[in-house]
Amino acid sequence: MAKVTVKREARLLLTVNAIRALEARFLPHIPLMQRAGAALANHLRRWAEQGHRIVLLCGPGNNGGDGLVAATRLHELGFSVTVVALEPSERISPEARTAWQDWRASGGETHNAPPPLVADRPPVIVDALFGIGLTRPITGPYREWIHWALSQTAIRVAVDVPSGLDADTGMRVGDAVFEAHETVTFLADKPGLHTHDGPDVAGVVTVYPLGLNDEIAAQCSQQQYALFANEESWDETASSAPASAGILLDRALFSPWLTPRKRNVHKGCFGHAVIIGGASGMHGALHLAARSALYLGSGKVSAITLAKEAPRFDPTLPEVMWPTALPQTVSAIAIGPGLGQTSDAVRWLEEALAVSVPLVIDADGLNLLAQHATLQRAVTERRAPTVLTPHPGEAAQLLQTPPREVQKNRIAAAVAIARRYRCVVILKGCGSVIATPHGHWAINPTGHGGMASGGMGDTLTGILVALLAQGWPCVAAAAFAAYLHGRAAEDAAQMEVGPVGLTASETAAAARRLFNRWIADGAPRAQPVRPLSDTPSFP
Ligand SMILES: NC(=O)C1=CN([C@@H]2O[C@H](COP(=O)(O)OP(=O)(O)OC[C@H]3O[C@@H](n4cnc5c(N)ncnc54)[C@H](OP(=O)(O)O)[C@@H]3O)[C@@H](O)[C@H]2O)[C@@H](O)CC1
Ligand SMILES: [K+]
Repeated sequence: MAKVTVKREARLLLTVNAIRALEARFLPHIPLMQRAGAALANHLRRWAEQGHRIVLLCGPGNNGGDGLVAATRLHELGFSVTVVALEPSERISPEARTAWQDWRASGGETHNAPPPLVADRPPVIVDALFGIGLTRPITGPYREWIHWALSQTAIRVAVDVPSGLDADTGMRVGDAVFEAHETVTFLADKPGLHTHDGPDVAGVVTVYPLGLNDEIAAQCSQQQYALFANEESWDETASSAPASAGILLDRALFSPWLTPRKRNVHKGCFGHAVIIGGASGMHGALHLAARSALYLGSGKVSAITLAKEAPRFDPTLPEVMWPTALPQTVSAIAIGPGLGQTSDAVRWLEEALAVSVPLVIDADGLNLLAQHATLQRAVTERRAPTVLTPHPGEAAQLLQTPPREVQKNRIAAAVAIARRYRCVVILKGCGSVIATPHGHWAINPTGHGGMASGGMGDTLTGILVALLAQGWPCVAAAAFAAYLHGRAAEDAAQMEVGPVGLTASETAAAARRLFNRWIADGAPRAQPVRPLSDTPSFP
């Protein structure tokens, strides 16, 4: 069976509803549990071969069934396997019943509580308690087993979804959550493994499509198409709910736009990005955004500062122009970094909204938008694309809901903002969600905790407005900006710049480096021409 290893390669994210729809189509003709258990056994085998004891915690549903199928296979191969499970109820599925029968027939032993573990090597504790069928906080013995697993020195592997994690939202459900080093997931990847608490709980994710590779690949390309292709048609009535499938961002998605520059070009070919913000005491935010826009290749960058006392020239950024009014030749505008919430700020936002070029609204620009109905009307009536880049607190204001409601379902919140304001949204935070008014969405897997520092959002805004100024389509620009921003932070950390203490300025420099490297990597190379002196002489 073909194996797809993700963090970066497998890109389809299916919600529980979408997985259930697949299940209904393929069961009982395709023995999904047998395939899942076989894939899991194969995955665990390398540890068994190295002498690690395999302990499987098996739950009452089909997630437990997957664990039992794997246990049976490993046991039959002669490996030492410990199964911890309660007696199955009458209501178990036919597939799980077969898995139980096979496990018993193989002569395997079942414990009703985790046994003491004494071994030279750390055991592998496998969580096959609950998967996509989790409906409530875990209590009773299963809760105790999870706490026991967390207290052991062990390699922790979750099956399909770590128990206690919501597969759709990445929310912890209750206080018993199996924090895994890795998660082996079936059919397709799940959004909850990549946003909110998901990345911390799931660890490294490996996807086994269980032989349905073509089906999954077809759905994946449909989702990619839907995400990037509907920009032209936002006037049409949007669907009311988030799509049941999305994609996990990956560099390969952006290769159409990562092309080298021609040589016969001038600065006018790469747009003019204008950034508005930098009120008194918040000049740094504007500065960071302007610098990032320069680094990402905007032909010209202008910064409009709201601070009356600010000089009209910044010696640390001599390439940036500091006009007092919007220039005639603007290609894209970003408003918000250090903008403040004064009447002056409102006036600038009104002005920016009225210009028919791509517009990024960030930070205080979002706070103002949330407060003023006239601005909200103006944003929904814009003909040119708009990108909103809220963090969860700003998203909550835009939706007039508490921040925890946003975090409870980040995909739904991002789509709700996109629909309400008829714009593209980057909902920031762990696993940023990119959403469109049509309900299409993607999750960005890049980045790390070192990015939780002042100025990172301003850098993202600068990257994004530079891409828009250079003519990137809006959704692609938003998705790529988020992806590149996170990868830049990862790249910096690999060079021992962070993760802790990584600054927004360093992230901008790393983004420039990566952007150019990726363009160079994708560029076709001419064959070197043999020098004339080597040319054989004719007789
Ligand atoms: N879909 C596919 O194509 C494939 C699916 N496969 C596998 O099946 C898994 C889904 O199986 P599933 O539907 O049986 O759900 P699962 O997660 O085992 O739990 C449900 C059980 O737990 C119960 N329950 C729930 N919460 C509880 C709690 N807090 N505390 C206590 N009980 C709780 C709930 O009962 P109830 O809510 O009725 O009380 C029910 O009995 C999926 O993740 C994957 O591993 C693979 O085999 C191959 C392909
Ligand atoms: K699990």
